[in-house]
Amino acid sequence: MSTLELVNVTKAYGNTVAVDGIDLKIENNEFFCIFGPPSSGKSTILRLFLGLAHADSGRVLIGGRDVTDVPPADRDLAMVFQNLALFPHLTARQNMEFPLRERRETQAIIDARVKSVAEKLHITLLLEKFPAQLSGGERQRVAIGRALVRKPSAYLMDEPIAALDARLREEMRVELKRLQREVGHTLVYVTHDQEEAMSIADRMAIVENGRIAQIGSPDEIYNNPASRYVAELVGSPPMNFIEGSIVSGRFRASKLDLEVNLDNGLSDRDIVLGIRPEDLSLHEGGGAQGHGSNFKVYETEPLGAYSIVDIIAGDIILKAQMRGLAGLSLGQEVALRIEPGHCHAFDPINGANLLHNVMA
Ligand SMILES: Nc1ncnc2c1ncn2[C@@H]1O[C@H](COP(=O)(O)OP(=O)(O)OP(=O)(O)O)[C@@H](O)[C@H]1O
Repeated sequence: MSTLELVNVTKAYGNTVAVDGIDLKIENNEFFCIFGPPSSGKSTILRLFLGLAHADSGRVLIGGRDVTDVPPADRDLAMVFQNLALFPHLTARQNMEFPLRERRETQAIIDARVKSVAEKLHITLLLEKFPAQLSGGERQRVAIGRALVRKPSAYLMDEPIAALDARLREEMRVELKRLQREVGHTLVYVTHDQEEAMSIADRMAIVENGRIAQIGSPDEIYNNPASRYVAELVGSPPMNFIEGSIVSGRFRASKLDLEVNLDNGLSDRDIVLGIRPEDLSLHEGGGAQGHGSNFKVYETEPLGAYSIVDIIAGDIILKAQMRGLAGLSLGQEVALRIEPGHCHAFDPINGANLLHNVMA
């Protein structure tokens, strides 16, 4: 039930700057995801909060208290790692009791906490089993339960469900979200899975080479990405990018027969146009109804409720997402329609979103 804060923190390992002057404030009781590609610095941010890494410069605050030089054991945080380490010789119940026994809680408190957390995680019937008798998913629930029995300032989780299969991961993330709401604690969650971060977070930070590329709600990040880097990382299939320039309010692609009347106030310049697959629509036959008439269907991927259709012109492939079965055949000519209001414009050099609205 605490805020967690990094104030201008830098941490390097030799020549590698893992965290580069980060300012980050995680609010009380929020479900906060730290998301980014491998080696971007996500785990180092958690380790700085935990005290397992010491900041080279800057301050670390928990609940407003400066803990930069406070040892890990005195920071009152509970941690769940990807590689769960249950004690093999203890039952699930004994594993969950462990952190409370360490804190010399009374048996009555231990019993009550384990009972309540086991019920929330639906593991009551597993409590007398040993880790070797549990499935991977069950073991992970016990590991999460062991963190939840305590009532620390905040819970920190580093890819806690990455090792589970896809179906179980989906189930677990819904449960984690529900649990966090019920328990009402600050939860910091590191993941490299954009869908997981988008579905679970109240707010998220996108990390880029040891820096924060953007902080916001999943909705803000998806609809108003600060840069091409962020736009590329969230959303599946990813956003399409088309190089070109703006001339008198019209976008003209440089390597495609494609024009869009953007009318977004940008003056004449080179840009990279960004358009999400769901904002592209395809129409049979070429011709005047679309913005570009020389596309052909290259690949279709029917996924039940929707289909992904790859279209090609020259050596440029764009992805469109359509409801249901696309009803298009390979090689067929299609016209492309782009909703100008859904277009993003990025700087070709530094990737900044030229239309980015800074949210309050
Ligand atoms: N103990 C360490 N010693 C040396 N270099 C380290 C250490 N810990 C992290 N690094 C380096 O710091 C950078 C950031 O690592 P970090 O583990 O924070 O990234 P990450 O985003 O969590 O990556 P992943 O998703 O792969 O776990 C990487 O280049 C990594 O090699």
